[in-house]
Amino acid sequence: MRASLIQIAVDEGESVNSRRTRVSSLVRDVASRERADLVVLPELWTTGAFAYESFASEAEPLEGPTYEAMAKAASDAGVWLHAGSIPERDPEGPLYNTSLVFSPDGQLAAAYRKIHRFGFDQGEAVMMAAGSELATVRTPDTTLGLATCYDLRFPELFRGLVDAGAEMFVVSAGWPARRREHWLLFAKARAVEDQVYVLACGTGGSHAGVPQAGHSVVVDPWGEVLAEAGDGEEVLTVELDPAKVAATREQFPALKDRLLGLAAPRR
Ligand SMILES: O=C(O)CCC(=O)C(=O)O
Repeated sequence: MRASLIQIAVDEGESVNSRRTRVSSLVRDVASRERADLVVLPELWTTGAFAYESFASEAEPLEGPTYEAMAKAASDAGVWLHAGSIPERDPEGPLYNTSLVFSPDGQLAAAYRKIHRFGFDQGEAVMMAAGSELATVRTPDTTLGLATCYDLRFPELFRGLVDAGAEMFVVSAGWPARRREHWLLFAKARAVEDQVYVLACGTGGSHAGVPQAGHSVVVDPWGEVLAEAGDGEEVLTVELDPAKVAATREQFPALKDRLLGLAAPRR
């Protein structure tokens, strides 16, 4: 199975519409040139994850222009497409940071509303509502478990995905450069502790005055980094062996030793 991560640089000189058109072409080109089965895009690449003031103005209904463009790109290219996330405006009113995954015939396979919102008392944390449901996608090769950016800091979410059968975590992000080491550390930690592949696709460049971490990364279930991007716009392609997940879990069966419901310490 081949996967290509497209680390988009969100340049404020490019309009959202132009970027949508450019990224649609990129998905088609990359899928065919790299012979990819799965293409992955970053979080909120239409606006930039730190362009808070654009969230409301660029918010779209679930089946809005980005959905349409990405569904078409997936079916034109005949590829599984994790199309990153959009600022979604729910008909009831709230905004969500929603990732979209399409199957190779352009059908929506999953919509995942980011559970852990970033910003503490500002930005996304106050402007968007939190999702509450884990999301997995069964493909002919494997089961993908979905997560978005700040979610990466919360291992219990990923254990939930493992319990739901995930063998590859796809993390779509717009992580800042200032905490790049955390990003790389968490990507490796989640791969090792859950014995899965981690495909973590972030943004490059800089937007809203926030330099982006770039360094999209693919880690195998043993914790080996298979590929890592630099700071700018870049495509990473990796060959993945879905059977390696079961093989790793058999060779080193630590997941079987999980103890759930540990008692609280006695006072
Ligand atoms: O956790 C972090 O350091 C960054 C998270 C983030 O930028 C996000 O979720 O948008």
